[in-house]
Amino acid sequence: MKAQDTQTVTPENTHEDKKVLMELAGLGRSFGGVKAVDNVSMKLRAGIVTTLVGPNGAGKTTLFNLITGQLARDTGHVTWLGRRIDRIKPHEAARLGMVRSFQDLRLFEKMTVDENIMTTFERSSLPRITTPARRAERRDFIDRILERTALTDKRDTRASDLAYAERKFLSLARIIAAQGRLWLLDEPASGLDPQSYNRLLQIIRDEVQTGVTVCIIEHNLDIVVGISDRIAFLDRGRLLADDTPQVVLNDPKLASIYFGER
Ligand SMILES: Nc1ncnc2c1ncn2[C@@H]1O[C@H](COP(=O)(O)OP(=O)(O)OP(=O)(O)O)[C@@H](O)[C@H]1O
Repeated sequence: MKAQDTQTVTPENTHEDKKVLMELAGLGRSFGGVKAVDNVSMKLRAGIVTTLVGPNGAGKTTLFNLITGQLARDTGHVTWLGRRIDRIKPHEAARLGMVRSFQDLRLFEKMTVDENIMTTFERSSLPRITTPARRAERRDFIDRILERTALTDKRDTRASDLAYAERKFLSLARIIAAQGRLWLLDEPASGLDPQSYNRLLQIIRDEVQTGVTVCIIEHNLDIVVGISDRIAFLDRGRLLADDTPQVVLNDPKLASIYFGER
């Protein structure tokens, strides 16, 4: 792995001054004889972007599934703002403010772009809109999301008729609409052209500015370098590093694992 830019390690960029939003303690999950996630402990701090990297099959998606309750944990626990959240279900995780994307996007294919975004409000814990003024406010909010994701002209298009990049941005638009505190994004940039992924990075940076915490599974090292405050490196279910980009990207041992040279 080669860092394209470097940063100086200072007490500030160890991020220990930031509040811990979520802590994973000894998380584990096996499938048959395979330890997909093996005793992973780490902290996600408020307003920090952590990218989760590692070879195929390292356990990245499984870790997301353990966090949000899509999968039951064999071992370990998670705390959210200092409170333990055991046996959590996906809808409960969403209610707490964890929002996630999936590699297969999970859009409502027959619904329009607008409707796909609206379902986020119906399914979330956000307050029901009852007054015309609040309805107008929400409309403005959606218009702004459509603008940021470059979907304004597609608002009445069915999800199934969108181009690949537009589908990825619709998934992101739904995440913005959910107004969560933690974004868990599973390869949001895969298959995007440079202009699209620059837009994606800008959206993430803007959200982080407002205090959102982000954890991204990513294979594209340009994106990893462009967005990460921290990088967590998983291999065969084990967390081998959780550190600044400078430290992780310049570690020759991790590079040889990442590029399959071990
Ligand atoms: N539902 C499942 N049943 C059986 N094995 C599974 C299941 N889900 C994941 N695994 C196995 O667990 C390991 C970790 O898989 P996971 O998808 O979490 O890795 P990943 O790092 O996200 O990989 P990729 O980068 O290829 O998406 C792999 O060996 C995978 O085959």
